[in-house]
Amino acid sequence: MASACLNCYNHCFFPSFAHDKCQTTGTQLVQPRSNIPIAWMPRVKGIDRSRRRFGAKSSNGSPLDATCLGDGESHSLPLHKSFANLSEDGNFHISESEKKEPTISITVVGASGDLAKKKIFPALFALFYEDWLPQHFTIFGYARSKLTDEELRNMISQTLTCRIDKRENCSDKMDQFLQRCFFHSGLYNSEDNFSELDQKLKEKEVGRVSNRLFYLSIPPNIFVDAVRCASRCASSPAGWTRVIVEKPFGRDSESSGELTRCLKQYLTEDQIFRIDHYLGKELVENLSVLRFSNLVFEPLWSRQYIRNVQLIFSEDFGTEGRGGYFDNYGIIRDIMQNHLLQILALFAMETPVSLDGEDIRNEKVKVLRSMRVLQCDDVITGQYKGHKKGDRVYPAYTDDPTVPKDSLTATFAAAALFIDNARWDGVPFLMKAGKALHTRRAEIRVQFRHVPGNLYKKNFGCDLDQATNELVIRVQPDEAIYLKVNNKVPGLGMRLDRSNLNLLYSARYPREIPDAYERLLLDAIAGERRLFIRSDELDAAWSIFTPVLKELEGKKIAPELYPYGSRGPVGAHYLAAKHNVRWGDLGDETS
Ligand SMILES: NC(=O)C1=CN([C@@H]2O[C@H](COP(=O)(O)OP(=O)(O)OC[C@H]3O[C@@H](n4cnc5c(N)ncnc54)[C@H](OP(=O)(O)O)[C@@H]3O)[C@@H](O)[C@H]2O)C=CC1
Ligand SMILES: O=C1O[C@H](COP(=O)(O)O)[C@@H](O)[C@H](O)[C@H]1O
Repeated sequence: MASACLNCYNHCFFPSFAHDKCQTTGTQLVQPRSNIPIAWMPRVKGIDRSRRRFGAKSSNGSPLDATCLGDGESHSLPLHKSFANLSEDGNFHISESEKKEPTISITVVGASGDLAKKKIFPALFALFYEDWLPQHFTIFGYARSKLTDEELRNMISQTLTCRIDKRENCSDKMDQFLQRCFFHSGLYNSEDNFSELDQKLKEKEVGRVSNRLFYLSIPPNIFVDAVRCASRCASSPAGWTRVIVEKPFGRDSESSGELTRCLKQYLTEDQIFRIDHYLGKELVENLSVLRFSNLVFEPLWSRQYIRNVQLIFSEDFGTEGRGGYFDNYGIIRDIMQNHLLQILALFAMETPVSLDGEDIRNEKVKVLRSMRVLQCDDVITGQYKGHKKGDRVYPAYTDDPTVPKDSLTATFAAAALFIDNARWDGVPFLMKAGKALHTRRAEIRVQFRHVPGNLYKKNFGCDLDQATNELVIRVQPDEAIYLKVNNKVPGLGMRLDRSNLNLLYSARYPREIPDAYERLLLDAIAGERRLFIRSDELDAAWSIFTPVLKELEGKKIAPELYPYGSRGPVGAHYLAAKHNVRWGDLGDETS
């Protein structure tokens, strides 16, 4: 049954895959064929906190439920004392009372890959360094590559220090961390290989109640195989089992629905953590705080005062090294349908009943379901072309050897979206996303309406647009929130200019901002689902974009070419003008 379903899923992703039949059992949890049960435990809500030795919390402030139930020692005691139990043969020996302390095993599936090296292992190390991980934990890398534990450690140690390297005791901490990292080589579709992994996990878990987290950092066509094998053969026997799934979650409504259906043959929705790393970014997290904890913003947050909202993503590099993946998806699927749309939903949602993950996701899904299906004439697409600047030659998208020479895949897109509800009726939400542009940036721009009957109209000169307020939430780089206000230029005359009330994070909070993956991993460990995508959110998100994607692809609409390193195609300006909008990032000297 599993492979039939997988074939169907592959068929949706890669039409060249043959599939005979696709049997599914709906969305109910299916008992695996093997005798090993799918074990999972919902988030432990009423856990006795007085028994916690280690007060780590999820990013929502709730305690980690993978922490040990111990003797009430404080956080300041050594967290990694269990190393004392490590004997020379690498095995742990622990007493009966220590066996009652739970442990967590984190398996990075696809450990030899780019994302694992670049983001996941460094994030795990940062959490370890900052004492956010539970006391007892083990990390396994799993991939087909034949690596020893030592080779995995060498490989990940190259990128481990990206955020922490200037900090105290970094190399000691790194050694301690690496001692907790192991590798198992296996195929993604082999239940035998996952059973071997299970044995190794059990050895490290030494009889403790173990919770298990699998991070699927692998190409999407093997998600379901890996989930089947992990669920059947390496689920935790007594603790919870959770799976973090990386995007892409399908490439349209149908393939996404199929992926969800296949995953739910082996996992419950509660076990699936669909990651959108933009939700883990500091300023995206702060959106709700800004809105709901300050009186000054929320009353203005509607069509009454806001003219338009702009969600802008740009990168100053191309698809270098990822052209093979990217060509099958394009920028609308890669950035807009997920990262920018998630930000939009958080930006536009009503006040949730509480900060509980389900309450927030309920509000987000309402926004998504109120959105108009995107129309083709509200989208423009672009693709970067090569060009030469001085001695430097910048490649075209189609120069990538993994991209077909005649590819029509968009590396840039701009779109106008609308939320047909009482709060946002008629307000354009403009999105712009592109690769190989002149700068790297992600930001939210909120342009407010004109002040009615403005007494100072004549002091602004002829450009009244320049006189409106604009709130900018710069997600990256140089995190900042600034508000453009009209101000009197000091002096005897009455000249006004537009200045910024500027909250620049590096000045106000001179500390490193954790990487998004750190927050998300911590939340997955804590069972906090607020920053992960629920399946109904995903369905609603795909419903907005699927028709236009089909139309663009069906009609083979050619993207407008723009030079590598430029500001993108001019079509983006026409689209904005059609909705009476001027992109705020043009000519903003703060940006
Ligand atoms: N890289 C990034 O910046 C981002 C990646 N993602 C997503 O994260 C996931 C992992 O990305 P990334 O690390 O770049 O992926 P990789 O292409 O590096 O693949 C990860 C590992 O999967 C195995 N693998 C690769 N191709 C195949 C294949 N055709 N069949 C079986 N195994 C294969 C390889 O391990 P081995 O051969 O050792 O088994 C590889 O090391 C993907 O879903 C991607 O879309 C999401 C956001 C950003
Ligand atoms: O998901 C993705 O995100 C990255 C950009 O992430 P950032 O945190 O570096 O801004 C993007 O490069 C990639 O194409 C996309 O798949």
